[in-house]
Amino acid sequence: MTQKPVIFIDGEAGTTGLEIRERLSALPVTLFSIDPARRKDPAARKDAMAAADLVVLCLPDAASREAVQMAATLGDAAPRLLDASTAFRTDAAWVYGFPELAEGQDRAIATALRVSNPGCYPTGAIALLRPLVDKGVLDARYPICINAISGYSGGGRSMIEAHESAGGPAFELYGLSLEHKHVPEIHQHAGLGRRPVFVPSVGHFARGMIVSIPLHLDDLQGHITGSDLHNILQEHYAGQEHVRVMPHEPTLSAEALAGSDKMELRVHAGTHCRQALLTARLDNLGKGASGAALQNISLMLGLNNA
Ligand SMILES: NC(=O)C1=CN([C@@H]2O[C@H](COP(=O)(O)OP(=O)(O)OC[C@H]3O[C@@H](n4cnc5c(N)ncnc54)[C@H](OP(=O)(O)O)[C@@H]3O)[C@@H](O)[C@H]2O)C=CC1
Ligand SMILES: CC(=O)N[C@@H](CCC(=O)OP(=O)(O)O)C(=O)O
Repeated sequence: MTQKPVIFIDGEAGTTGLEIRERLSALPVTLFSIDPARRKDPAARKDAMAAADLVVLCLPDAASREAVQMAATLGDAAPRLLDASTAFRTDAAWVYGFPELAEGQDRAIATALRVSNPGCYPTGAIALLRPLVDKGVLDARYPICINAISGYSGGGRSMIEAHESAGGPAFELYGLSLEHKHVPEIHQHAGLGRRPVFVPSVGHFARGMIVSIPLHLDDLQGHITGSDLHNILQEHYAGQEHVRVMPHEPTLSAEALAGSDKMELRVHAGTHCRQALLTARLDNLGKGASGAALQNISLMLGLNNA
């Protein structure tokens, strides 16, 4: 009998860690946990890392950087790493954990030592933009503006507590310095040649997300229509289990995919105007975090081939 791979989730009690832990119960893996009282104890965490084949980091950025240094001190016994934080998503030494990004990305993830799990907002934005840039219809220098709304679970434990105890604002724009931590990640992995404007917002609902990107069709390459954009996305994501290209709908609720690991992409185009709106709908904690983590864990450990 072959042994099951061992996984340690550093930050297992947090929002993302708990979700990943729950989903792991369906996989043929052994979960290595440490006594909750010692969950921030460096010695206990290092022992857990040494016992694991794969460590999933579900920590704030600074703690994630420390954890990566800690794993490196194990030398040949260092485990493979999947990081859920923002810390390494634009680092060339890490493989970006978006299997549907481009041809061969799933194979790169499968063999990587270090994989960064994509951000929730970047998952939607990159999924919409990258195939259009790669196909040459969207010039990399196009002035992209991205609007997005997230459920409050996107802000982790502190935002969840704020919304669930005091009742947070119904709707709030934030990141208004225009320097949100996800901008470099979107810029790089969408293949853009110009920094996008990104305006996130949060609503008084637990989970769910819509990312939307308006386009002027006359400023794309060639006489492109909304259905051309739809067809490019459909062709790119054909056969993918987690990403679906859907027909236009007149209204979209951000919560419709709460609890799911799927993402829906749409192209909404005016009948009488040369304008389009690209939308991605997902669960910020599903395809935007733990659903993607599960895809990456399965690829890294070859669980799909078992
Ligand atoms: N929520 C979301 O939608 C998404 C979050 N992420 C990313 O996942 C990571 C975790 O976020 P999230 O789960 O939301 O955050 P939470 O605040 O819910 O959880 C973070 C966990 O890490 C623990 N922790 C903090 N510092 C240390 C340390 N030095 N050693 C061990 N454990 C520590 C915290 O413990 P304590 O609470 O006691 O401090 C907590 O249990 C972040 O980097 C975030 O960017 C990624 C995608 C989406
Ligand atoms: C509503 C809210 O606050 N959302 C978080 C994004 C969620 C998160 O932490 O993002 P990643 O881990 O995916 O990078 C934020 O804007 O910072």
